[in-house]
Amino acid sequence: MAPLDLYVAGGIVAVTIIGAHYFKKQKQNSPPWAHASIWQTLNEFSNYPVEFLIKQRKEKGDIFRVNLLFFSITFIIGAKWNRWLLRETKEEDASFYEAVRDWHHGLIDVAHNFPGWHERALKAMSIGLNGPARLEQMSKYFLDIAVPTYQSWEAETSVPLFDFGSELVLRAVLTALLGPAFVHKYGDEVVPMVKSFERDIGHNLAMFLPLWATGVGRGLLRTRRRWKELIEAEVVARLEDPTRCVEAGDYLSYLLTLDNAARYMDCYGEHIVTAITAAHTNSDGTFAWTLLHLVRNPDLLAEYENEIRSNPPLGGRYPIKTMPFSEACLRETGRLYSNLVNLRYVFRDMVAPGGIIIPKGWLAASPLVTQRDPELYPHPEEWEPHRFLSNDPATSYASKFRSHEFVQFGYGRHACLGEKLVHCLLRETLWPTLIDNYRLEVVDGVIAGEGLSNVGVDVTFSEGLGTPFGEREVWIKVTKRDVPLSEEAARSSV
Ligand code: HEM
Repeated sequence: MAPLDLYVAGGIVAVTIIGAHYFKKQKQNSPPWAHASIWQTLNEFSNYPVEFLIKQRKEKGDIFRVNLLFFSITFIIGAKWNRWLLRETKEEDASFYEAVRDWHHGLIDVAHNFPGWHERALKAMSIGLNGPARLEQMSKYFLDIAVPTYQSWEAETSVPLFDFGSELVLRAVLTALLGPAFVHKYGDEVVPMVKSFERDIGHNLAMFLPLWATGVGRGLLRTRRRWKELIEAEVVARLEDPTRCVEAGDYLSYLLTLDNAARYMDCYGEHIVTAITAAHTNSDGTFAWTLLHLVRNPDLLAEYENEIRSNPPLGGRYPIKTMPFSEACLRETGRLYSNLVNLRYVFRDMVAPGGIIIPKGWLAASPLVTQRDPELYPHPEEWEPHRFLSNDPATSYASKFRSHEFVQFGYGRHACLGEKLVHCLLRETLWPTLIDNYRLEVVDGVIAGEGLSNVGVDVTFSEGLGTPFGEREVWIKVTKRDVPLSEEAARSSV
C-alpha cells in the first residue's frame, strides 16, 4: 500500500470510530445492537461471521444490528425473515439493485441508471440462460473445457483444488456468457483480471475510500476500462455480422439478437462483468467443497460413484434427472457454505412485521445462519447429503424450500437466474466427468479434525465474494482410471 493510502485510511478510521460511537443510539422499536464491543465485533464478524451471528441470535433474537465501524447492518435470521425479505419486501423499500450498485462502488453506474436496462437484462437472462437448447449448447462448452483441463491436472503431481477449481469454473462460465472464440482469444488476459476484480471489490480500501485514492481502487478502475474496451469491441464485431449471433449459443450473442441492441452499448460491459461474478463466485466454492467432502468420506464417494456407474453419459452429458444423489450433494454444500448474506439497501426507515423499525441503510438476511439451526437440521455441522433425499413431507428439499428454511438459490423477485445452469455445469458435466474418469486423492493441506464434518480445513470468509474457500489450499492428486466407472458394466459383459 502506498504511504498516502495509509494516511488517508488512518484519518478515515479515526473519524469513523468517533462518529460511529457518537451516533450509535438506540431508536425506539428499532432492533437491538449486537452484544459485543466494536473491536470484538470487527474481529469476530470478519473472521468467524457465522459463529458470531449464531451467538448474537441466541442473545438478541432474530433481529439485531451489527456495528461494523464504517457502517452497520441490520440482520434478520430465520425462515420467517427469509420469507419477508425475499418475497414480501418491495424493491423500492429494500433494494437489491441499490445494494449491488453500492457494493460495486460506482463501477456499474451506467447500466444501473440506463432507462429500461434492468427489465431488459432480467428478461434476457431468464431466457438466454435457461432455454433447453441453450443449456444443451452450454453443456457442450463445459465439456470442451473440462476434458483438457482434467488431462492437464493429471499431468501434474498434484493440483490446488480451490484455485484450479475456481479457474476451471471461471473459464466455463466465461465461455457460456461470451462464447469459446472470445475465451480462446482473451482467456489468459481476462481470467486473472476477473479473479482480482472479485477479490478487490470487497477490499476495505475500495469500500471506504474513493477508488482513485488507493492502489486497489485504481486497479478496479483499470479493470473496468479494459473490460469495457474488450466487450464493446466484441459487441461491435458481432453487430456488424449478425449471423454470428444467431448461430452462436453463448449468452452475449443471444443478448445482441434482441431489438435495438446497439442502443444499450454502454451497458454490456458492466452487465457481463456482474453476470460473470454472479455465475462464478458461488459455483467455484460449491465445486471444490463438494469434491473435498466426497473424497474425505469414502462411503459417500462410493455412493456417487455408483450413481455414475448406473447413469452413463449421453454425448458427454450425464442424465441428472436420474441422479438424485448429486443433487443432494449440491444442496448440502449450499446449506453449509453459501449465502452468508442476502443484502438489501433500505432507502428510509421501514416498518417490519411486529412493528419493528428497520433503519435506513444495510439490511441482510443470513440464510447460512438459518441453515445451521439444529432445530431445522439435526447435526447441522455434518455434511450429510442424505438429509436432502428424504421423501418425508416435513423434511424433504421441496418442503424446506417452500417454508424458506433453505433458499440456496434465493426466492421470489431476485431468485437466481442461473440455477439451471449450475445443475448443467456441476452435476451434468464437471463433477461426473472428473469422478467417472479419474481417482482423486488428497495429498496435502488437510488436518484431521479440522473443518466441518472433518473435511480437514476450516472455511474462511475473509476474502472474496460468494461461497468461501478453505482457509488454506488443499492439494489433490488426479489419476486416470483404466476404465471409466460408467463403462465398467459394458466392458465386463464383453
Ligand atoms: C452454486 C451456484 C450459485 C448459487 C448458490 C447462487 C445463489 C444465488 C442467490 C442466493 C441469489 C439471490 C440473491 C439475493 O436475493 O440477494 C442469486 C441471484 C442471482 N444469480 Fe445466482 N447463484 C449461483 C450461480 C449462478 C449462476 C451460474 C448464474 C449465471 C449467470 C447466476 C446468476 C444470478 C443472477 C443474475 C442473480 C440476480 C437476479 C436478479 O437480478 O434479480 N447465479 N444467486
